[in-house]
Amino acid sequence: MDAYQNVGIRRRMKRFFRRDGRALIFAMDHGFEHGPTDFEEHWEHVNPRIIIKKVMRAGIDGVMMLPGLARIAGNDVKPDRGLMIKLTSKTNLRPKDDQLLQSQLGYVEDAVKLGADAIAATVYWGSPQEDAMMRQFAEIASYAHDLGFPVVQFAYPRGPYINEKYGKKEDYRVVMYGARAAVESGADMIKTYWTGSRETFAKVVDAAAGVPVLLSGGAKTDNPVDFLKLVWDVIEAGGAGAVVGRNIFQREDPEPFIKALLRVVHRNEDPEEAAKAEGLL
Ligand SMILES: O=C(COP(=O)(O)O)[C@@H](O)[C@H](O)[C@H](O)COP(=O)(O)O
Repeated sequence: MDAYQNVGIRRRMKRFFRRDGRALIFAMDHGFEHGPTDFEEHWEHVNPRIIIKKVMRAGIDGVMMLPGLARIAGNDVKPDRGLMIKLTSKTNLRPKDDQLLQSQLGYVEDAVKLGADAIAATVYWGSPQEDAMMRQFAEIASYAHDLGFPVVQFAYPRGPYINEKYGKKEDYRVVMYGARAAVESGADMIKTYWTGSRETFAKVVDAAAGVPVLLSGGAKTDNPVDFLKLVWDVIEAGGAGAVVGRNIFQREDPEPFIKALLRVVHRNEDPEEAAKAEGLL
């Protein structure tokens, strides 16, 4: 017989991933990690309850937030969608060098109390503070797994040595390394950077050895179809979907855009066709 925890982990994974094994998740930790200026383009979206209602209506599969925001808007995440609570973060207000560390700002118990379906933490692989984040992740993952919660690692290569050795943090060799390190440290889902091509992203997916790899959205593209094409490439490369923030909340009307993204992620629709079907073209 299965251990109780394994049943819990599998059931909770299904709140994010549909039968096709893919998910589109809305990210809203920007008020903390980047600052509220990220919302200035469409200021009403600084209110988590307003944007969460919109993403729910559009049919998003899950939402990722920090604990305090989940206290305000976690209840607006429908019970059949995934709620991912992230327990580590940093502000952009810290001295630059200290921004290579994500600190713990909440505990597994907090996520459980908030009704989380998955628990997330970041590791900046290659950072001078890598050791602290590895330990933090190990503690969170071990306890969360004991309680039957899947654990998500935001596996981001970052730091001076990465730049020196690979030139940029999006080099597929180092993104692949981070994804593999996430797997070997016990992650059940991985969120990471785009590597620039389907071929290289497919290698990241291979290195993850069956653990689902989600794209970390990145800055808003002016043309919505460009972002749909990026997500299409992720899917074609074997990626499991995307965790998207700015490309959603920095658009005036995020609902048709999310619906088009869902067409690409779950129906393998061509990005231009998906955009046309939702009135974006
Ligand atoms: O990982 C994050 C920040 O990464 P960053 O330090 O900006 O590279 C999160 O704040 C976001 O949740 C993540 O980037 C997804 O949001 P978008 O990138 O799609 O806005």
